[in-house]
Amino acid sequence: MTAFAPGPLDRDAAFYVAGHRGLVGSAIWRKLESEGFTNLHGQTSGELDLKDRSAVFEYLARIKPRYVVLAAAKVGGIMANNTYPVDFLTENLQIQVNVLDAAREQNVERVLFLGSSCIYPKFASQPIREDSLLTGHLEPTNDAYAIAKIAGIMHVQAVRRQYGLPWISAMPTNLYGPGDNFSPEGSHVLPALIRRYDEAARDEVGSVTNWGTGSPRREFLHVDDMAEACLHLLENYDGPDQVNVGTGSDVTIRELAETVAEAVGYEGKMEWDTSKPDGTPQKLLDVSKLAKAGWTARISLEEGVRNTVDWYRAHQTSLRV
Ligand SMILES: NC(=O)C1=CN([C@@H]2O[C@H](COP(=O)(O)OP(=O)(O)OC[C@H]3O[C@@H](n4cnc5c(N)ncnc54)[C@H](OP(=O)(O)O)[C@@H]3O)[C@@H](O)[C@H]2O)C=CC1
Ligand SMILES: C[C@H]1O[C@H](OP(=O)(O)OP(=O)(O)OC[C@H]2O[C@@H](n3cnc4c(=O)[nH]c(N)nc43)[C@H](O)[C@@H]2O)[C@@H](O)[C@@H](O)C1=O
Repeated sequence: MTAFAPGPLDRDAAFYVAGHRGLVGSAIWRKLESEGFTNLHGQTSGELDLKDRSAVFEYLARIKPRYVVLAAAKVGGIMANNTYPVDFLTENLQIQVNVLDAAREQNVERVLFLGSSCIYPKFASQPIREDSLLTGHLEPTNDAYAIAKIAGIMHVQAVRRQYGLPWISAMPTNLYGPGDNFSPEGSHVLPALIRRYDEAARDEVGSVTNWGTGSPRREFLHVDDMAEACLHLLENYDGPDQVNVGTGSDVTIRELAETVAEAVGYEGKMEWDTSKPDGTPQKLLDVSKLAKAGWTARISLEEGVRNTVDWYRAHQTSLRV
């Protein structure tokens, strides 16, 4: 049994960020460095494959972290999730079972598990409250991924119950920012649109086609806000229920495309390929629990998109595939 005491984490204790090169993990790493953490640990998937159970156990036994954030996962947009459900289910289950079991063996004091807003029912009432989990059917384009994430929430709750460790889970809304995956087929909508509209503006293309109808509503949180929320939760929140992390407001995909087009200076036409899936009609998180814990988002969508366009333009030659 380890009691949770709110307050600053020990800046010199060993802190493992699983997935430290990804969108979220790299933002958390930057945030921790800027907050004075001196004992950070991370491994690329080439150095440590988190699907390799014995390697994961050996690594955690060696570094003996006091804190762990699990930001390593198989992640992708609507098309990747819909096309490769087996990979999204099994890789995520393996990664999280291995990391959480190894963290348990090391008696890690604080673990933050990251899920996703897609764990909630497709037709959950909006904004989506934490207690709507498991009250209805999932969105079919990402049900396999969602089931893996729901298993992760349960894993954290079970460790709390069986071993008394104050571990927690956070459910972020759609994220974006520096370090994102800009691959045209596999990425989420925001990086996909930045790349497509930036190329169209540069090449003076007259018309750009987006996926779906443009009518679904999504909420977008900048990853620097996300990193700040993660540290805030680790220092201030304890409880078995997952905490939603979002901005509390959403836009249609059409409005998002207009924001991106304006940010990159594209002035041509916008078309929609309705043979591509829309996914969930709306995903807007109720963030009152997070607000009660003392944190709210700061970066507006317009500012965040401009910041991400700048990052994209500066890193075009070294993007992830
Ligand atoms: N992006 C989003 O919109 C959202 C993300 N989330 C959640 O946030 C978390 C982080 O996502 P995000 O940063 O976007 O994802 P990324 O794809 O950007 O990063 C994932 C990281 O996981 C690592 N990883 C994947 N597989 C393995 C493996 N087998 N062994 C070791 N490392 C592995 C990768 O390491 P390497 O680079 O070394 O290969 C990569 O750095 C995930 O849990 C995701 O579900 C939740 C909601 C929305
Ligand atoms: C974070 C979240 O991410 C996924 O769910 P999603 O919210 O549906 O994510 P998305 O960003 O891929 O799409 C959002 C909307 O945007 C439309 N759209 C238009 N044009 C493009 C486009 O070019 N690319 C993409 N990807 N989408 C496009 C698209 O048709 C859809 O209506 C899941 O993986 C889920 O598991 C998950 O956790």
